Amino acid sequence: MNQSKEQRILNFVLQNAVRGDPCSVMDTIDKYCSQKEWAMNVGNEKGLILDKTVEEANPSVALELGTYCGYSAVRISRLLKAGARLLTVEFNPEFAAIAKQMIEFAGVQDKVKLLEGPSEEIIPQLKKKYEVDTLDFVFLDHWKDRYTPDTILLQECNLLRKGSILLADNIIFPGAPDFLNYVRKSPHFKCTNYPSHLEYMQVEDAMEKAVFLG
Ligand SMILES: CNc1ncnc2c1ncn2[C@@H]1O[C@H](/C=C/CNC(=O)c2cc(-c3ccc(F)cc3)cc(O)c2O)[C@@H](O)[C@H]1O
Ligand SMILES: [Mg+2]
Repeated sequence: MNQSKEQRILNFVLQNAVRGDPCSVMDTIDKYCSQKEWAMNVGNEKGLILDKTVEEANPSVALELGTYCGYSAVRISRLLKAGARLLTVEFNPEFAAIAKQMIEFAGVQDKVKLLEGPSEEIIPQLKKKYEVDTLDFVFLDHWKDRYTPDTILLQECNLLRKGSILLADNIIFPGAPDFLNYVRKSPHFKCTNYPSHLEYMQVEDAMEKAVFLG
């Protein structure tokens, strides 16, 4: 049975990247996806905005919604301080299996916990089952129409604190118009827009940072 694109990306990393070197894994994925097969990794241009926002947050506990192949999980976790952790949520078992191998190859498995299942089920379990108090940083990169309901759910579950930083990918393309409306109109968020480009393309895109004000 022929391989999936995601399996081909993982194989290319296993054969060409340096084991235990997160930057090498990121660069190898970016090389494959810009030269051979496009894939929806956040990529290196928006990845730099992600890096800066993670460094600003300096999180003890970070959450990612939509692991996919694990590119941004590797990208985020490589910046985490000792003892800090990233919880990343993925409901597609095939993608979760790929991401698990990607995370282990990069050597960041001790900082990353991959939670398999839908975000709407996992978010309400974070406090009791995953011993989360509040989240310092959240990266939203899953289905675009789920950004808003999950942001509301995070608040309802008391998982945000004054200063929690949300960063959302794909604000322009494919777009998350209801999320943009929601956070920009809400008195509980201070928003900043970061214009950029769609991964591996010359198409406009942007990221939106939304800091929870309590
Ligand atoms: C809803 N709850 C959920 N809980 C857990 N995992 C979830 C999930 N929703 C989606 N997922 C997973 O996240 C991932 C989905 C990401 C959705 N992302 C996009 O659609 C996307 C799409 C593009 C894109 C851009 C241009 C274009 F022509 C076509 C696509 C670019 C991006 O950067 C994107 O992030 C998958 O791995 C999916 O299985
Ligand atoms: Mg994206």
